[in-house]
Amino acid sequence: MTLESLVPAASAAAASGPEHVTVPVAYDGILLASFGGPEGQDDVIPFLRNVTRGRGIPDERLEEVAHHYRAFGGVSPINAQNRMLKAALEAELASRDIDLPVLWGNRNWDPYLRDTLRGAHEQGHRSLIAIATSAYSSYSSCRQYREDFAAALEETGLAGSLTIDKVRQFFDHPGFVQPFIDGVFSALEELRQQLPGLDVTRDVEVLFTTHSIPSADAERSGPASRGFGPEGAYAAQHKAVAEVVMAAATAGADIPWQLVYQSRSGPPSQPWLEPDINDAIAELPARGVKAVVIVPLGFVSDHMEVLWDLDNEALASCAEHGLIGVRVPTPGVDPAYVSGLVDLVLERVQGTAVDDRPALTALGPWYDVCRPGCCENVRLGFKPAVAGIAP
Ligand SMILES: CC1=C(CCC(=O)O)c2cc3nc(cc4[nH]c(cc5[nH]c(cc1n2)c(C)c5CCC(=O)O)c(CCC(=O)O)c4C)C(CCC(=O)O)=C3C
Ligand SMILES: [Fe+2]
Repeated sequence: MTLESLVPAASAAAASGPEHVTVPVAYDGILLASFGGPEGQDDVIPFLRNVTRGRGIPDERLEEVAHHYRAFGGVSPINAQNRMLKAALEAELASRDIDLPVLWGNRNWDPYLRDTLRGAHEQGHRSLIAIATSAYSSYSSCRQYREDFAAALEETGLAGSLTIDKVRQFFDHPGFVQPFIDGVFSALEELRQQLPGLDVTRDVEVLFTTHSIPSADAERSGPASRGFGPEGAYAAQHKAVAEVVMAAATAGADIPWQLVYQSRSGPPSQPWLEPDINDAIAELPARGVKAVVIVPLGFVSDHMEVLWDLDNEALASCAEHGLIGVRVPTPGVDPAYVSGLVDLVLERVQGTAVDDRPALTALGPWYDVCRPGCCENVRLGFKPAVAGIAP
């Protein structure tokens, strides 16, 4: 496929544009945008200062949250994951004859978004389509990326000469969901082999886990015309995807499951989404549960939250309560996920009609252009953002 035949369009996020962009757009590069993480002990505190910028948290407090990174030699797994994802995307694009380079930039660590954008513009890029490594709607997983794109364009003086659009939140895209279906299926097989006579409808509980967020952020996740209830689009999207995974992976067996949360931070006085995964695990033995399948539904790859908060803490909670625990893999560079991300770019390059876009839940396909008020943060206040309609 060649991209030359396509008309160069103005930014798909044109101020009054529709929520789905169904005209072809001649993007000239893919921006793989991620969180970033430290790569050695000396990086840890500067990285945490970046993450918590503007919130006035003293270094002594940061050292307290640094211990996960310290235990891994100061190295987050996230950058290695993104290097692998970039290479996998490049291979997938090449195999489909799609001539779009993948440029990687992070919000909180090198390579920083601003440097990636500066380099992209110097190389002649003018119109990028971003893939953020984050599947759901919330301030941290959607709007903060869009704000940081706007800030990086402003900082580099490139606002107006480089546009950044963003693929839709992909929580219910088959490429993202399939690895979880495969993972739950395999985990149940593994438990059946490990525990002969296991009755999965009685002895097993599936815990879908995601990053907790402040309840105030959850309530304001998704578009301003919300209607998703007090936990917002964030929880609604996770629950809808969990239902799809259960239906597909269990062949109709009625296995109990719930959505739980992990990695809470912030002051105890501030309400965050609950229950915490460890509290949920502690309740299970009283109900006769023997084994737990932990599904990291909120994570696209093996972040520190997966390696520490799940593989270390949550599996230890299982052991403490006499439960067998199995953790399902994250999508990582699963071929279904990688090819799904390329499909998400192509639907924008081709201007695919909404009805032809794959979505496994009734909530999708999600918006290409964020609605006014989408995923606002009431604590941090209004900041300009790309790829959305201003209020
Ligand atoms: C929803 C969500 C995602 C998923 C979406 C996405 O992927 O973007 C995510 C990802 C990540 N969060 C990460 C790390 C951190 N998050 C922090 C703080 C926070 N995260 C929050 C939410 C989320 N975070 C929130 C509401 C806060 C409190 C700040 C506030 O009050 O607004 C802090 C500060 C220390 C602390 O507070 O614990 C750190 C170090 C890493 C890197 C991990 C690695 O190195 O592998 C990744 C991928
Ligand atoms: Fe976080």
